[in-house]
Amino acid sequence: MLTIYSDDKLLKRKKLLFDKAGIIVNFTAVVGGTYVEKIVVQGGNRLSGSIKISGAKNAVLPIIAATLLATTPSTLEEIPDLEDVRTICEVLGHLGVVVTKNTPNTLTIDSSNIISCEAPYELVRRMRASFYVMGPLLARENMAKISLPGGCAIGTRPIDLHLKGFEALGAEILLGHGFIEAKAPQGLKGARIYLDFPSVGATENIMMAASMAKGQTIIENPAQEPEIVDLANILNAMGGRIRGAGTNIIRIDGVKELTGACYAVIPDRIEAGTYMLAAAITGGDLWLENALTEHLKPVIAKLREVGVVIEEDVTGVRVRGNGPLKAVDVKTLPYPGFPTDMQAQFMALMTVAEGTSIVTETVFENRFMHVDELKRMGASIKIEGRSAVVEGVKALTGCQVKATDLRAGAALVLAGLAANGQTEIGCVHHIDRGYDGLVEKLKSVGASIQRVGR
Ligand SMILES: CC(=O)N[C@H]1[C@@H](OP(=O)(O)OP(=O)(O)OC[C@H]2O[C@@H](n3ccc(=O)[nH]c3=O)[C@H](O)[C@@H]2O)O[C@H](CO)[C@@H](O)[C@@H]1O
Ligand SMILES: C=C(OP(=O)(O)O)C(=O)O
Repeated sequence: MLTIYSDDKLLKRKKLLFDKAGIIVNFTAVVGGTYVEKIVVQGGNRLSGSIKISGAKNAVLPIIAATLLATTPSTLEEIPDLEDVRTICEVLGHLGVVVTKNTPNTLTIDSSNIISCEAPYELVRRMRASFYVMGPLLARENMAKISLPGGCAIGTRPIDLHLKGFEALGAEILLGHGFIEAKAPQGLKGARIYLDFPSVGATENIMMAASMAKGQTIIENPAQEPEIVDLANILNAMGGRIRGAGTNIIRIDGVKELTGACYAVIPDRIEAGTYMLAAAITGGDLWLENALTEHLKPVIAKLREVGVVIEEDVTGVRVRGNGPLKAVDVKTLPYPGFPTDMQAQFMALMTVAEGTSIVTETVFENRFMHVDELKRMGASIKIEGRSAVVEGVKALTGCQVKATDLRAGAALVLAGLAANGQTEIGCVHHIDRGYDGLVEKLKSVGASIQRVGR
């Protein structure tokens, strides 16, 4: 049966939850659980101007979870306006934490009074990163009960490495009725933990748990992403003792108590990378203020191979399209390799490059959902195992497509910017999870783009 919620009714439901957390949200119309909003792009405009890069989604989510460890309030700056940020705040609100939005980009989070250690299915289902509260809850309250996150469009995404880490720290793990319960009545104890794969989430969850464990924890083969370093930095600012984040071995000396800190989140390298590709695909000229080129090395290297001109600066990066785009191969890898979160967008660029490129995905087993949508726009792509063989075409043609996940959505926006005619992208709630003001930012540099259906 089709259920149509009015904006009003939804706003009321959502406001109730958010009043508890003390933050304000807006919410959009839903038809039978599917958002009816669309992003409509008229292709062909050359983009030019300046875009400011927001704080990083993948840094801010674990950082917000980390504030659960502090007995006094934390103030976080450079908070991007994202649905995922609202969701993690809602999870914290559910645990009794008071989240206050001071300015559009600043939050104060007071975790002095935790009233629950349980994250329900409704919240974890919406965003896998809700699972990040398990490490801090275990460390601070010696227990946590979190709904199993389940798979998603880009893969099965197990959490075995998180759980292996918690067990090594002395937690007992119970699975049942769709929940994971972890208990450490005697508290956590430092341990040596080797990760079979440098999982970002497992590294972060274990770091948070270990920050208040008794003794030293060593994480071998951890993820080395900039977001890991950002999390270690705030934990250290809260009184933690973490060394080696960003390298292949992290040492954590547990402390008895952590207190609130004031911290500014790093700029979003994936948002920056996406706008770099927007400049490239439209033959445009964009200045991306705030982008940290240090975090963008693999994307910059690949774009230079494609023939795009890139000028790096300490305050940002300038990206200029420079004639035809050359097809190049790309393979995703954990940092400092080419990010899987840029794979779909890069594939969109390759659909209009001269020649054939091979795009190989090694991080997730099923991150090619955008391929069929790009093909609807006239792209020539064949999937062969973990690779996509992309033969560049002269032009894409606008049509109706749907965002199957966050980065797939961004890829379709990029394709739409370059396509002949109009592209209508549905399921934009995926894009809202991770792009702060995408439509407004692109419009400000000359894109013909709008959101309809609000
Ligand atoms: C909120 C956030 O930061 N999300 C990012 C994070 O996701 P996330 O932290 O979920 O990604 P992981 O690094 O954990 O996953 C990488 C691979 O490891 C596998 N795995 C992971 C954990 C585990 O316990 N067992 C296991 O097998 C996953 O299925 C996947 O194939 O890193 C990914 C890889 O850079 C990015 O695409 C996501 O944008
Ligand atoms: C896959 C992503 O995010 P998440 O891990 O939150 O699903 C992403 O940011 O591209």
